[in-house]
Amino acid sequence: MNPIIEVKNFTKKYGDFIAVNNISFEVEEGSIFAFLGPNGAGKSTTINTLCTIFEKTSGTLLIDGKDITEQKSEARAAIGVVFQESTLDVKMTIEENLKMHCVFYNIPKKEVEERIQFVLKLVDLLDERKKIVGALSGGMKRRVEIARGLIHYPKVLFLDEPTTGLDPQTRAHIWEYILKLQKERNITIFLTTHYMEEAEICHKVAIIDGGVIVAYDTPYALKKKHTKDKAYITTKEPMALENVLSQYSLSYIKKEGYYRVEVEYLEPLLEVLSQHKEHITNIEIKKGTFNDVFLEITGKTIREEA
Ligand SMILES: Nc1ncnc2c1ncn2[C@@H]1O[C@H](COP(=O)(O)OP(=O)(O)OP(=O)(O)O)[C@@H](O)[C@H]1O
Repeated sequence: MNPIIEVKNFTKKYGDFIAVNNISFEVEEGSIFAFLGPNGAGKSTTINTLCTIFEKTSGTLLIDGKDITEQKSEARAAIGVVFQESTLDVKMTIEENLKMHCVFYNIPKKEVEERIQFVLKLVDLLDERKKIVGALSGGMKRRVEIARGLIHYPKVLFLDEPTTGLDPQTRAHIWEYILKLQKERNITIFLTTHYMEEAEICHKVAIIDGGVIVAYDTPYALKKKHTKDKAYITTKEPMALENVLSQYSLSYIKKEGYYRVEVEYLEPLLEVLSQHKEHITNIEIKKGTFNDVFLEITGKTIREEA
């Protein structure tokens, strides 16, 4: 696979303060990459530098092989950005907003109509093009932002918390478009999110904390490494259950009314329990979550609903 984003030994200082400290990572072309971290970790600093908005202090940052400092305009041409705060002109129609963006990107006049049709089709807004942006729902506005971010046909789309503040159904729709872009158009998606279930469906995740990358892997590998599955067992014969668990070296925590057993692999535990089911009145299994991963790695929970 081909890395489309390459960050090598990137450092960013604000005065004497080191906000990002010598980080390196790559994003594969055509993948969905999640960049996570608690507040103040260095996410915005890294993204704004990659998007050529901030100047780096040191290191090498390449987008589609273009150095973001030496070849700023080529790097810019390869990226689309959707910020958390809407930057649409609410008094104009969808179409007018898109046309204005075509002017910013010097898109030849004869290509404008074709591009507007293409991007609005991607986010299912072709029939709404004449509507005033101010009258649209939050989810529709986000779709217009995504369409606008794509109008110059970038290879990488940066999405800063694309679904924050949207209701679950609209969030699911936005994800349909994100997956469509990645699958059908091979566009690389670089996103930040504080919804852990969204991070979980990305191909790769990097977690930044205190200006350094503290984890970088697939969600599956991170969950495997950093979480345990839990079984909550209820019994009417505590002594017998404790004996069984001890016999198989399964450590447990006795709680009021139930026992909690944490295991790396569920299968051996289930095997043991099935052999001794006469001692068990109820069992509930909880798989490790990506929230557990984040907590284990950073010691913090990612902030809840905005
Ligand atoms: N212009 C600035 N001058 C000085 N310090 C800054 C500046 N911008 C950011 N910082 C500091 O750099 C660190 C990283 O900030 P950054 O905004 O990159 O974090 P973040 O991970 O995006 O956080 P959040 O999730 O809160 O947006 C923080 O300690 C922040 O206070």
